[in-house]
This record gives sequence, structure tokens and C-alpha cells, in this order.
Amino acid sequence: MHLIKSTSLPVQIYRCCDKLRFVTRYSTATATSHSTIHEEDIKPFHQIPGPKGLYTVPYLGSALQFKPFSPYTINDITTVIDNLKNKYGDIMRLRMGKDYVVYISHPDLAKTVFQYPYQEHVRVGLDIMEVYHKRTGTKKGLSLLQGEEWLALRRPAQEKMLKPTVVADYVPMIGNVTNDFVKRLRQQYTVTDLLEELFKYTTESVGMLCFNKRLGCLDSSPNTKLIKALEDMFTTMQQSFLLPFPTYKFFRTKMYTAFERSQQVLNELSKEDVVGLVTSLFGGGIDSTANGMVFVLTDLALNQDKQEILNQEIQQVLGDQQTVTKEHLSKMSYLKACVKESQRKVFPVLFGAARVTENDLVVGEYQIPKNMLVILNNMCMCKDERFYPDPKEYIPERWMRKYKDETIAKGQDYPFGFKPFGFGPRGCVGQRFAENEIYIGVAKSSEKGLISIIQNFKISMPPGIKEVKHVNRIFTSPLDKVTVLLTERNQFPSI
Ligand code: HEM
Repeated sequence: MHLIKSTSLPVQIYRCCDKLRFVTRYSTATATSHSTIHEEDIKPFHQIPGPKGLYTVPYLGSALQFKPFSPYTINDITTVIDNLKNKYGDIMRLRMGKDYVVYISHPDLAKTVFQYPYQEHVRVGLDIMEVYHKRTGTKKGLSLLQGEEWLALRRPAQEKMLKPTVVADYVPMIGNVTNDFVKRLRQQYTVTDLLEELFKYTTESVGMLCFNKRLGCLDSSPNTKLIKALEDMFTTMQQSFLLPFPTYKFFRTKMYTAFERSQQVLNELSKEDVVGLVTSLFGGGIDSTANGMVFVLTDLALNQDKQEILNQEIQQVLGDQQTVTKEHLSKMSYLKACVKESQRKVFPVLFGAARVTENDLVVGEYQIPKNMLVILNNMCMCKDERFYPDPKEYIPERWMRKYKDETIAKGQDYPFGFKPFGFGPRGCVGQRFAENEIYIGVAKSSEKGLISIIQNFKISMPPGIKEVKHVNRIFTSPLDKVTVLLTERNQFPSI
């Protein structure tokens, strides 16, 4: 074995038995340190800590983690993973269905897996979508494709969606939608189902992005056909994801036909040649952002002192100007910190980013073979005291550069501890759009001028509510309907 190349990345590449190996060692202490590991010290895959015995049997192994064999249902999957992580450590292997998966719960280990220069970019997609495309012969969306086919679709989408200059176009596009959303809120003041309202807002904003037209979800008599189709799509996707035995693969079950019908409604919105791309953007962009915004707004409602700091930042940056520009957004570091902190506290995606290895990889001291699904366990890392002191507290300051040297901001040294949008070429193509949608939704204006939701309204929770419980679906959602109270700020200039 000999060193063939030193990279600027914190890994070294070795040639051994004609295989490239990425080798990283990490310390469990707070400091991030990397060193190489000798070939003879590398432990084989089967020695990666994880449940043993019957737990290693395909299907049975994962079934044993849930009722009736344990106190947990599939809805408690994050508790199951947390418990296993506490038992087995930062790298563990588990049966998930037929195959093994490897969970990585340390940012330095994650770096090795995610900075690997993947060629095929294999994504493990949702089975129900795969079945649907196979049965109907329709084109697959971006999130399901691999290799050349994926690249051909991803390249133009990325050009349009991820260039920083493109952000400027989103701001006015979302701004008009936000104006209507604020008008709607002004008709209510007590919002009894915040997620449903935000769902309409994100459907309308992503609709502008995908179809460049308003879809009517914020109208007084909203587009019920579309809203129902979207609800059916997300519910059936969720149900299929949790099914222990995927019967819909063999029969056109009731759940499957509801999913298929929802797709047909969405396909009608778009021209056939772009259906694959836009329906995946549209589908990927609504539920994720609406759920994320619920937690941003409720965290601010539960932390009035932070809400006031944000309100002051918005007032200072916007003054009496009529339009939010990207320059304004670039000055709102507290706003961005508030959004990040909500995403950290309630991590938005169950399995976040995951990669299928394209070569043998050495991670930590273990060998991970080719074609293995490796999951970036951000959900655990974000609650980990080692990276985020006082993890249960809502502390936006931990993300601000000016606090970088303070213990509370330790997480800034661990970029892979928090990747809500994934990473690299297969990272979320909607990241910039989603961020702007959230920033502007939280910070932007009314028909009166540039007064944000925060500037317009003081948000609070009904008396006695101290937390918003969540459930880990594909995207993390509030467990129950969330009510928030809005008070016009101009009646109450100070909190
Ligand atoms: C808060 C909101 C969002 C979150 C947390 C989120 C999260 C993610 C994550 C974790 C991935 C996988 C990344 C990886 O494997 O490295 C992903 C992929 C993707 N996201 Fe998002 N997303 C959000 C909003 C959006 C929006 C608004 C859109 C569309 C407008 C979108 C479209 C997509 C698509 C199409 C993919 C697949 C990309 C590919 O496979 O090339 N997402 N998202």
C-alpha cells in the first residue's frame, strides 16, 4: 500500500489492491483531527458495531426493533435509532429491510462519505414512485434518476435554481405570494392550523417556480382539486414508506390508486416533456418547506426575546423600503440564524442525506463495501451535546459568526453535523428557493409596504403551550394541529 495522492480534503487516498480507499480517522474529543490509518488496522465490515444474532437476519432484523417485539412503532423510528446510536456509537450497521445500512453519527466521519467524488450518484428513492413510473410508463423525476439520465436533468435545473444570481429572481416571485398570504393571515388572527396555511403558501410559491402561474391556493375559494391531490400524494407516500410489507408492489391497492390519481392531477399542470422535472420539484418543495416554517414560526412564538431581536433586525435592515431585495437578505444574519436553529432543533428530514458507496471506503477504522447505503445521521448529531451545547435550547446565536469563538457556537466547527439540504452534486436542488421562501415568508411584507410577518404580527402560542411536539415523517411534522395567535404589531409596538 502506498500513498498516491494528498488532497486538500481532510482525507488521504491510498492505492491498495487496485482499489482507492478514503481513509479518515477522527477523534471523539471536541477537536476535529484527521490522521491516516494503517491497512493492517482496518477492521472488516462485519466488525462495525450493531445489533447481533437474529437482528442480522434480513427483514426480521429490522422488524424486531418494532412492536410487538419492542415497545416502539415505526413512528418512533428516531427513538429507536437514538437508542441504538447510544449503544453502538458513531458508526453502526443495522438491517433495514433486506439490506444492511450504515449510520454515521459523527460529522468528521460523515465528511469521508460525503466528500467522495461519486460518479453515478445513486439515490435510493421512494418505492411507490418507482412502482408508479414503471406501471404508467411516465418519466421519472430528478430525485429518482441515476447516472447520465440524472445528470441530463439535473444540469439545467441546477443552472436555474442554485446559482446565487438566480436568487434575485425568486425574491419578487415569492414576494407577491407572500403579500396574499399575509392578507389571509390578517383575516384570521387566530390561525388554528398553521401547517395547513403554510402548505397553501408553499404550494403557491413553488407553483410560481415550476409553472410560472398562480394556482389559486390562497384564494377565498381555493383550488380544492389540487390541494386534495397534494394531500393524497403526501399521505400515500408517507403510508407506503412505513409499510412493513409493500403489497402495492404486487397489487393496485387502494393506497396505490390514490397515489396514482394524485400524480395525474399534478401532471395536468405541466407539459408532458417537463413533467418529470417539475413534478419532482413541485412534490419535493411543498411539504418540506411548509413543515419547516411551522417550526421556525413556533420557535419564535415560544421565544419572545429572540422574536424581538429578529423584529429589530428586520426593522433596521428594511426601514420603510417597499421591497425585499437579496441585498436586504444578505444583511439579515439573525434571520438566517433563527431558521438554522429551528432546523437544528427539529431536523427537517428523517433520513436526510444518504449515499450509496461506489467503491470500498474506509470510514473511521472500518471497511464499508461498495453498494452500501450510508446514512448521514444528522438527526442525532443535531441533538448531540458534543457539537451543540444545550441542544434542547433555542439559541440562534450559536450560528452567528460573531460568537464563533464561544462554546455555544462549537457547531460551526462541524459543518457536516448539520446538512438539512444534503451536500454536493446530489444535494437539494431547491435549497436556495426554499431558504428564500422561508426567509421572505418569515420576514416579508404586507400590502401596506414592507412589513414582515414578524413586523406585522407578534406571534404567540395559546396560554399553557410550552412546546410543539413533532413526529418524524419523511419530513418532520408537528404531531398535532398547531394554533398560533397573531397580534398586529402596530398596536403593540414593544413586546
Ligand atoms: C426546507 C426545505 C427543504 C429541505 C429540508 C430539503 C431537503 C432535501 C434533502 C436532504 C435532499 C437530499 C440531498 C442529498 O442527498 O444530499 C433533497 C433533495 C431534493 N430536493 Fe429538497 N429540501 C427542501 C426544499 C426543496 C424545494 C423547495 C425543492 C424544489 C423547489 C426541493 C427539491 C428537491 C429535489 C428535486 C431533490 C433531489 C435532487 C437530486 O436528486 O438531484 N427541495 N432535499
